[in-house]
Amino acid sequence: MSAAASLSSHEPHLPHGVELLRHPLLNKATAFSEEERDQLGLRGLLPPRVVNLELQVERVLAQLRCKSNDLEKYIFLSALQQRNETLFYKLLIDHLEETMPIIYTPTVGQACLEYGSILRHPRGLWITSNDRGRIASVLRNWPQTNVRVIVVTDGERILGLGDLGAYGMGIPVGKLALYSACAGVHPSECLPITIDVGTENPRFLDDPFYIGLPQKRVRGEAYEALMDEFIAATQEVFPGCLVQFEDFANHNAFTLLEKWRDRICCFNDDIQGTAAVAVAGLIAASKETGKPLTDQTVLFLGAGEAGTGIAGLFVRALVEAGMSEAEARKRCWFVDSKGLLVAGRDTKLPSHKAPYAHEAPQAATLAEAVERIRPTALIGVAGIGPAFTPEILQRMGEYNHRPIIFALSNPTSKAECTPVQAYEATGGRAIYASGSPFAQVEIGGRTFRPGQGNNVYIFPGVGLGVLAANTPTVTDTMFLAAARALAAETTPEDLAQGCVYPKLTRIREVSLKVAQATVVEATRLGLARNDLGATPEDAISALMFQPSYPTLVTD
Ligand SMILES: O=C([O-])CC(=O)C(=O)O
Ligand SMILES: [Mg+2]
Repeated sequence: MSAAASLSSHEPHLPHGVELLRHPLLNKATAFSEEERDQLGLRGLLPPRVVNLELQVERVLAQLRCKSNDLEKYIFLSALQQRNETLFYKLLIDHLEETMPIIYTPTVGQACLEYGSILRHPRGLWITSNDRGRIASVLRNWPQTNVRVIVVTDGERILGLGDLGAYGMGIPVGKLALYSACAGVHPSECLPITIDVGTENPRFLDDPFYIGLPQKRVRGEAYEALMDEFIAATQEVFPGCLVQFEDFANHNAFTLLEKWRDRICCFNDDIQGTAAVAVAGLIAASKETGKPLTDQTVLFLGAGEAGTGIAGLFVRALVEAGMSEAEARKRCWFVDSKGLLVAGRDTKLPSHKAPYAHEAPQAATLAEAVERIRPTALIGVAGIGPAFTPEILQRMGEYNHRPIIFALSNPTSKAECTPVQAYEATGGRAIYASGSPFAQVEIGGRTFRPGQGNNVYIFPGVGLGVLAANTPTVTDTMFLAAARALAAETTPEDLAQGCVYPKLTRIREVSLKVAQATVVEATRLGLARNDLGATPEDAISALMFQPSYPTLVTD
């Protein structure tokens, strides 16, 4: 939707004067024309020179580059988002490779750690365990009435950084900025929410400056009742809105998804979004190695949301390729905190792990497990930092001509290995991807461009597709379709540089393809309540928000 369209439909009353300058969706700052300054009570409130959006982008970019560190850049961009969203999104879209690592991983991780001291102007809604019985009225305090997508966290597992309680808000805020920047969902339709039920983080509980509820987490029935009320309230206040669960700890993540996935339009990004991006990476890597997907064996480090989510979607892809489900599951192996997951190892396994406890001898360490399983792909999703040692990487290189090494934990400090480590240990043969961005690498006269295997390639596009088709639910088959669409966007040039993902600079185009695949799958399933016609791509593209200034007055 264009800014002009949103203006007429969402802003029946056009504010004047200072009120207009304080309205981030309408503010143009120095780009208000002479006529607008006259007719909208702005004369004298702005410096005289009238400039255009392009020049404003150059100016804020120069200011951004002057900041002494990334956290300062984050603070600067947050302030820009707060005062002029058109300029914020234009800057993001035109300079995504430079700005995404600031508003998203890795800097957003640092921002969350220090959220209490960097927060200048609160963004999003905090809903707490004290809000039982009044959640719908809290949602009604949000100034926009046209919300179509909510990203919600309870802050218990923020990236690989653990329990950050109310400071987790940086994640929904960042994810939703990417909905608008990468897939053109209108900013006014996006609502970031943090459910604050307390924190187990001792650093915060002892800190008088902590901004969240200073209490241990509410758990059990009280937590469930709060979340039930929350979900019901989202559908009451914003009927049919998409709810993206983000960075919940394992138990709640799986429970919430199972409870709601067939009842409302929702998905869990860490389980399903990460799964799709990783499976897309495996599909593209298979093309590059010449080894079909059905010949791949994956060893995961970490058996939580991301690991078992990826395995589940990988199994689905193998089954579609003709393999039996039991056989497909045996292509997935897990190392968790107790070593290799094998049958009989645990008295009681959570249901997400149980399908992958295969009959095999124990292995205590990742290194032993690599020797035993001899996987074609090693995927790190444990959030424990550097765990793919040079020895492990060398072994992968001995067993495979082109070993697949995905170090997907975020932020950068939690990556299982760096691209340099992967390439050096394998003589440049590794097919490497990471969750957080790494610069390109020169080794032995060759340039490698490591791919960013991050769910940003998936959730904005799937979200856009789901909103465009107005589906009542989101299915795993939509994520598999999204993964295939993403893999199809990786070009031979990308692969030649060692990159299994398309360039980030193409993200809007790629998100559109992902959205289209989502819509086609929704239509196939009879879940598309909007008919987007024979060429959904054009219809979806027409819905995408482009940051530009509407003319606010007639001359
Ligand atoms: O936020 C990211 O960069 C990817 C993600 O969902 C996570 O690590 O939890
Ligand atoms: Mg996440």
